[in-house]
Amino acid sequence: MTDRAPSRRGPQPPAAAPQSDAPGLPARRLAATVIDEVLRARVALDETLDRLIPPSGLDAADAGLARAIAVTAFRRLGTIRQALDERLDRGSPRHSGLLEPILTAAAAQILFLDVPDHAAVDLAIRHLHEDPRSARYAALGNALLRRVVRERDAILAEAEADPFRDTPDWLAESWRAAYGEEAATAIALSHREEPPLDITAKADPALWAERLGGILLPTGSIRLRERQAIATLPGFADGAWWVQDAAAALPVRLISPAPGERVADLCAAPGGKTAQIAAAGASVTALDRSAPRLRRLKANLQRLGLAAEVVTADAASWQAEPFDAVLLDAPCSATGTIRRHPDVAWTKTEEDRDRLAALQAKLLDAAAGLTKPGGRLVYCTCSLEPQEGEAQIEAFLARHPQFRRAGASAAEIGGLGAAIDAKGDIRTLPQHLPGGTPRLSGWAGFYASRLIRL
Ligand SMILES: C[S@@+](CC[C@H](N)C(=O)[O-])C[C@H]1O[C@@H](n2cnc3c(N)ncnc32)[C@H](O)[C@@H]1O
Repeated sequence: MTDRAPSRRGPQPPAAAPQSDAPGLPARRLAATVIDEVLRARVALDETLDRLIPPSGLDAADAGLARAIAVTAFRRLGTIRQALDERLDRGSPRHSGLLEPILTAAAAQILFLDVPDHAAVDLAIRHLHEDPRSARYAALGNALLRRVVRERDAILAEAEADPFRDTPDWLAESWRAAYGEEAATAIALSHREEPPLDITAKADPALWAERLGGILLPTGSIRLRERQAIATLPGFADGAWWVQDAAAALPVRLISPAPGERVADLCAAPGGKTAQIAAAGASVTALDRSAPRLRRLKANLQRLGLAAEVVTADAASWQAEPFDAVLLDAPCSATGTIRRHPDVAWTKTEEDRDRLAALQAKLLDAAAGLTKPGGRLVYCTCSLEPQEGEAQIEAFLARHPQFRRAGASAAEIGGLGAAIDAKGDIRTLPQHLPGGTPRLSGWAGFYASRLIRL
């Protein structure tokens, strides 16, 4: 090698080892790549997995392992990062390629998954050797991961004693301010558990609960007892039901669409709420600005045998004859879905929340103009942040005196009065709806408010 100044991106990497064909390594390679992409590009974990798994050629078992490693890494990222950082005497090296995601994936396996320690460590070291920028850190990685194995009990005990270890500070502070210390702690702890799987039946939920061996929730959703391959369950191919978090099914209950009514669903894709409105017999216009997401909506409605007028447009500027009811399920930081999408905690920022809150205000103003006198406007977000919920509606009512709030009653949501706040809006928290075991408990954090145009 000739003498050259180090590149601006750091020292020149040594030659990487050729790719090994060790069993189990392809799943780890994919998991580390996914973790790296999600953190660097701040793209959704599910989308990244769906994009990268098919071309990887992994079989179902390896794809499942890659998914489990990546999801667990994000669910426990605070614990994993602290465990690694505290054991790196000189801090995390810069310009180290895939070092961080490879170590994160390995620590997720060692600390939280039922994987032999030697497989987690050895495959991570092979992977480090393959990556030109991290190969030089293979010995460091090896020593570090072996320490994590040895000190696992202490790491887990420390994490257990610190409910907010897997929650970024800005979110912990936001939840403390909005809900108090006890509720904020319960929110943070609920995110450590896998969420339940809920479905909405097109009709006759009691019958479908029985057929699927699920639990009929008071709100009418069905909670499945086991994790199962959805597409193989009775009723899926026939379009009898769709997957929808029980809390996400509440906003349409506030609309209570009647047969023959015209209802606009302004941020509709992928169509869970459109399907509820159509199943109630209303004539629904499903609008979204994302054409790819609307393709998913159309496919979902087709499977369910439900109809909607589908419009690709920006809801902020779309014009139409005013509707009997308008649903605005606005784009938001989605912090109410962290239990189902743990990457959200690490990819969304306060700046995102504020930018989205400004967009929500604009969309609400447009939705107001699409609601006819006497009509209902239901606004909802899957966010735990008051800026995207309670504060948004307070500001809207101040800007639009021709609207008044029509609070929800417990009877409208299966008697669950605890999910209705003092003003009559729906505010669900992830720790509501206890179900015996963590897997059968909780729902997404949602906010929904019903307004009437005078
Ligand atoms: C929370 S998701 C909607 C989920 C959907 N209502 C359901 O229940 O399946 C928000 C949606 O808003 C759409 N969106 C964001 N900005 C928009 C805009 N300016 N106009 C229309 N749709 C928009 C996004 O493409 C996304 O599909």
